[in-house]
Amino acid sequence: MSERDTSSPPSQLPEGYQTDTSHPLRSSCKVVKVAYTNEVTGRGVAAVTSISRGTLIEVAECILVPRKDYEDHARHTTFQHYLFHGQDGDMLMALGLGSLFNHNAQPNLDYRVHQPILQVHFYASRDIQKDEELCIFYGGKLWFSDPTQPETCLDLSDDEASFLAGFSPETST
Ligand SMILES: C[S@@+](CC[C@H](N)C(=O)[O-])C[C@H]1O[C@@H](n2cnc3c(N)ncnc32)[C@H](O)[C@@H]1O
Repeated sequence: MSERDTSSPPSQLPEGYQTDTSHPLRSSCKVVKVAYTNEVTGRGVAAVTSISRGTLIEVAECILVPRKDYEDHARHTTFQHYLFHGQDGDMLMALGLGSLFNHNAQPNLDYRVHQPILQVHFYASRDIQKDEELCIFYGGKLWFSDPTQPETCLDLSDDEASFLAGFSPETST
């Protein structure tokens, strides 16, 4: 990777964030700011158009985090909250929009982890309206308070429940 030129200021971003419509799937969704998370700049992903149930909306390329790296390092960092379960304790970090889907108890996206090809595929699990936020289900034990699901069990311990995809989704080849 070449060194970044820091002599000139970054080009100004418009309100919200820029949509990368060059990606064929990504033309159906964009990154937006959300107010309900506890992050300084909370982001989420919203539909740009209506999306039909079953549509593949994102293919996230992933970085493999081998089990040992996860246990010795990643699980003790912020990255813990951005990882998907792979096989045998391996984890995957989804690039692109894959790491920006927030949690909802009634998600409108389903996903499948394909470890051999290092991809996570995200599908619309129901018909989705334009401007709806696109969310996945992280599992029953959350490490943050979710305003849409106040009765959820908060798990702030540093254990296996405390990362994205707190349940094991169907992992396929
Ligand atoms: C995979 S990231 C999602 C993208 C994140 N909003 C961002 O801007 O980097 C997971 C983090 O988003 C926040 N988050 C996701 N869903 C949430 C929800 N329903 N309520 C509150 N915070 C949420 C939590 O801070 C969590 O650790």
